[in-house]
Amino acid sequence: MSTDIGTGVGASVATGFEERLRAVARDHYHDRHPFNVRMHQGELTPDELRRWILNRFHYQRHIPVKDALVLAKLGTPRLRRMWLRRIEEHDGRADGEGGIERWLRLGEAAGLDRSELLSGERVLPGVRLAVDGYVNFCRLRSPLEAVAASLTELSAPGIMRTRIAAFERHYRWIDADGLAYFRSREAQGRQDSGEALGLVLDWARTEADHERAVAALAFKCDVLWSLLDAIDHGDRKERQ
Ligand SMILES: O=C(O)c1cc(C(=O)O)c2c(n1)C(=O)C(=O)c1cc(C(=O)O)[nH]c1-2
Repeated sequence: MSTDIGTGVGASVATGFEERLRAVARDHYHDRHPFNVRMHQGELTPDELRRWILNRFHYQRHIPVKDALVLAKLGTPRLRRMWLRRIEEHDGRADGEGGIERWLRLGEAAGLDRSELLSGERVLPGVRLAVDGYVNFCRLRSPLEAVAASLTELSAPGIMRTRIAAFERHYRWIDADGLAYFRSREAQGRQDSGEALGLVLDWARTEADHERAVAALAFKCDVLWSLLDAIDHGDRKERQ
């Protein structure tokens, strides 16, 4: 497998494969998780929403770390530039910019101190394990598997729209400016997943490649699901 963008020869056998990828990203996505269902129906308490924001920050801040590991596996300037854009979207080009900053502002809009988010002290053990699992998967596996794992983002624009509508309707105590992260992710998720899908369809030439890519995407769905399981379960200390 070359990690350059190829001629698209693989595309001739890709249709069934692409449908399989799209089916996994749709049917196993975390929009169906009970915690997200409750979020979208407006049933979360302020404490539950703050717990989600705080723990999801642990995921957000590790996305550029995993993307740097993926970038290091890519063999051409063109591919590295493509992946570098992802890191810049999260980290920004200067202090005070980028997705991580926008997530910190979401936390502040919900009444969390940025120092509390940045300390990471209250991150739940299950969330740490899920995030470690994803970062290490991308560290250790092939470029095909690492890029295929990001294809959960095929479903991300949809969940962003649902989430923005839910926040505007049910959680008005969070200032609308705090939703900037979700608004920016709708277009970014579409671009990210479009590029990643092109690479996966191009690189996966054999049945074995197809199986590995589908398994990688299923694993990533499990990561997002486990993360929400941990958040849904909550903090031992909170329940004592
Ligand atoms: O809030 C969400 O539901 C959600 C889901 C996903 C996803 O589907 O993997 C990502 C994000 N958000 C996100 O904000 C993000 O930056 C992101 C990067 C990636 C990735 O795997 O590279 N997924 C996601």
